[in-house]
Amino acid sequence: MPTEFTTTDAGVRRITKVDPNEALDKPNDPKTFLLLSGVNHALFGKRDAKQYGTTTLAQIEERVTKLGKELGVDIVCAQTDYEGEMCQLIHYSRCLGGVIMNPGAWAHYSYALRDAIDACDSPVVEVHISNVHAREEFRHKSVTAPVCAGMLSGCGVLGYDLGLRCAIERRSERDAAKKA
Ligand SMILES: O=C1C[C@@](O)(C(=O)O)C[C@@H](O)[C@@H]1O
Repeated sequence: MPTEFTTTDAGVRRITKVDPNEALDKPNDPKTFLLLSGVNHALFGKRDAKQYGTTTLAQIEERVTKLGKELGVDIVCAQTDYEGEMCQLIHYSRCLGGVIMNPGAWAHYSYALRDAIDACDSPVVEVHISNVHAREEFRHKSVTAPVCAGMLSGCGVLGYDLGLRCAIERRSERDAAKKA
């Protein structure tokens, strides 16, 4: 089954079902970036406002989609509460320009996600809304950040904008290095 998409009234394009193997045959689309949200992130706006503010995930997706337009790239969004599906979405991103990823709690312990990122050629930028270093000790470590192209934490939802800018930059650096 090919990867399936839907577009919301607000113009946000979302993956509703992923075929992780599709990226192996598909030509790379360097102008499309994946905004990938992890476990419990559908609750942003209703969850721990002190740490995460009141912006909903739908609003974050709209914001990044709009910024993508301004910067000349397309954004496709996905959110999952399942670790295996998160890894499959990373596999799929091999045919895209790069990824802005908030892995949520998986950042702190998922070696499966780390390996998926490591196996992915496209730049993945890790974003955390809260400052994970100012919180409980188990959040201080990210096992995924060392294989990411960059990591942002504590910038609030602005971190997603910066993450997109960083992913675009890293992608063009990578392409230039490949040409040289
Ligand atoms: O789910 C989340 C959200 C988070 O990734 C953030 O955006 O600040 C930080 C994680 O520790 C937490 O599990």
